[in-house]
Amino acid sequence: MSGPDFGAPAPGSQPPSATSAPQGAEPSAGSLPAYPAAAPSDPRTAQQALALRDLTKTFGDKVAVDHVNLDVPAGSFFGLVGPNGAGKTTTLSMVSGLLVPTAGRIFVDGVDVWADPAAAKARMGVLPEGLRLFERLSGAELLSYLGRLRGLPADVVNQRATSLLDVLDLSDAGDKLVADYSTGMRKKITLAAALLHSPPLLLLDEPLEAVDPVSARTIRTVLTQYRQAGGTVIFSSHVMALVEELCTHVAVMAAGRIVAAGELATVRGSAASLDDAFFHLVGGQERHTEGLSWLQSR
Ligand SMILES: Nc1ncnc2c1ncn2[C@@H]1O[C@H](COP(=O)(O)OP(=O)(O)OP(=O)(O)O)[C@@H](O)[C@H]1O
Repeated sequence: MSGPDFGAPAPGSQPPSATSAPQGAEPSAGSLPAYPAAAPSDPRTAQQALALRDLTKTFGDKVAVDHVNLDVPAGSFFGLVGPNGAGKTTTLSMVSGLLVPTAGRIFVDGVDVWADPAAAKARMGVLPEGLRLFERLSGAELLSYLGRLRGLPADVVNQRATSLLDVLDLSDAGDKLVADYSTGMRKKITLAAALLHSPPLLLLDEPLEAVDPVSARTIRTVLTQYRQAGGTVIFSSHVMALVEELCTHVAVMAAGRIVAAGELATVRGSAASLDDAFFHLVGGQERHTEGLSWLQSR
């Protein structure tokens, strides 16, 4: 198996540093650390792969993302977690340029996403929720098209596409139409497209959902290698064990707000696991299941 060529280290890559992310959040529960109240750092420095400032999105009366401030250190593996409907996808969609913010600013590698979208998008690879692909292209054609669209020379695209298809176990499906791909295969070909131009930042919405365990292991290795080469990975997930395994940093969202963010160990605090910390931070409650007693009546 040949490894993907991630090219030169990402511009502005730095070792992870403490994440400051001031926010008027509710106090954290129990023995967990209080949410950091540091002053916002300069969003244009090279130390921040991503900086959000007062980022807000409303849909009618619904405030999906509520004045979010967040700094993602360059070189970090950053997990974005939160209950269903917390605002993770809405946040990532605004960062990737798919959704117009109602208010606030977003800086990728110091570039204002909505002031200079082309420059910002050149710095990102995106695996969005609700994948929309060119269904009538084969996987290989899709990568070739997207690589050329990114301005890469044809021979570089071909070489990288071949490596990525091989590593992600899609070589045999390279000539198959994307329309005929399974859910997991679609996720993998989109991840390949996100990696193709070796961007300094990867934004991945639930990257391992629907991916088989062998491919999931490969993707974890690829992402770890990418980060070791200087890249920054931001991904949303509901799988706390995965976040604990991979992430250097984590942000917990609830009801459109960041309720905790920072280095993984700091956010976990004295809780036994990130899962326990998450439960307390988002005000989780055990559900009473007596009403389902009919399930045992057979
Ligand atoms: N296009 C839309 N129109 C109206 N409301 C929306 C729209 N998109 C998202 N929302 C609402 O915004 C809130 C945040 O949704 P979002 O998809 O960002 O949450 P999430 O944290 O990604 O959830 P999940 O973990 O379930 O994927 C939800 O209440 C959702 O119903």
